[in-house]
Amino acid sequence: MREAGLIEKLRDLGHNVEDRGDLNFDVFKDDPRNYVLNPKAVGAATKKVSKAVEQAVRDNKLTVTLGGDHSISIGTIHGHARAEPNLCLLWIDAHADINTPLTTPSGNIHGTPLSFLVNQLKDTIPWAALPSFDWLQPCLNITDIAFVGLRDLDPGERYILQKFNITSFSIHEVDRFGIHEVIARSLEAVNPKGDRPIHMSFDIDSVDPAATGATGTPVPGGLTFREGMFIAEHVYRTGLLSALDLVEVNPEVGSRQDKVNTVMTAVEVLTACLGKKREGNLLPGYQLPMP
Ligand SMILES: NC(=[NH2+])NCCC[C@H](N)C(=O)O
Ligand SMILES: [Mn+2]
Repeated sequence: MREAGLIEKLRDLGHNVEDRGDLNFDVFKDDPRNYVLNPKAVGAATKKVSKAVEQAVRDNKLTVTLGGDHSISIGTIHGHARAEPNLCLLWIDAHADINTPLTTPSGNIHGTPLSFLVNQLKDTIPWAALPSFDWLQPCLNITDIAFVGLRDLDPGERYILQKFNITSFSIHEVDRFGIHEVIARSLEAVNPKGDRPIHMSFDIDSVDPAATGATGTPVPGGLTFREGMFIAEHVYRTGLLSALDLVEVNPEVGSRQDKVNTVMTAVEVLTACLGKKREGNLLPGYQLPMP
């Protein structure tokens, strides 16, 4: 995404962009599956992410985190919530990523991040068996989350969404109501007075694999590129976006064309979240050239 010119494009929009660079994550040799895969590595990595995002938000920055595995959102949301405890969350994804370590069929932590963060699921997490997450405090009420784009849920996830009556718009509702209605109702549910900072976690696999083949767990029948862009533009217009994750871009999978399309989609969504308009942006001070 950097190589595709993301930072220059954001600067062209008038943003004062500070690239805080990559975080370096340690690999742990002795990291056997313990309910989940790679608990030590992910626990340590997400702790670093949390600290970095907390600091960036405290420095008054709209904070963008690029990934990579969606488990990073354990850290981004935790860090954001430390600085902005009143945040609400838009989770744009094919998956709900709210498996608990005991419901995950795969063991992949990227399918579980929300279960670690949600107050109401605190007692379902085997914390004592996962000491690498001992730094983490659940920080989110389940009613503070709205899901958009869902189309691949595991049984435990379906149960959790139903039990807590979570705001969620699957791709079925997107087809039924249209994307404008869906995103407006999502915001109305989690941010009715428009006074809460928004965290948007945008998984590139929410968008159809036609445009996003370079991702680990593609699911057919996703949001169109245009629906993804509409979400981004609509959220920008609220003026409340405080932190943004753009995740699950993996240029190592798929064809060369998949890689190009996926990175392009990610960069377009990111720039739209930060003010690029498809109708065109008026440059400040623009004057018509005269003959
Ligand atoms: N962020 C993602 N791509 N998540 C995919 C999760 C897939 C599946 N539900 C699992 O828990 O393993
Ligand atoms: Mn995800």
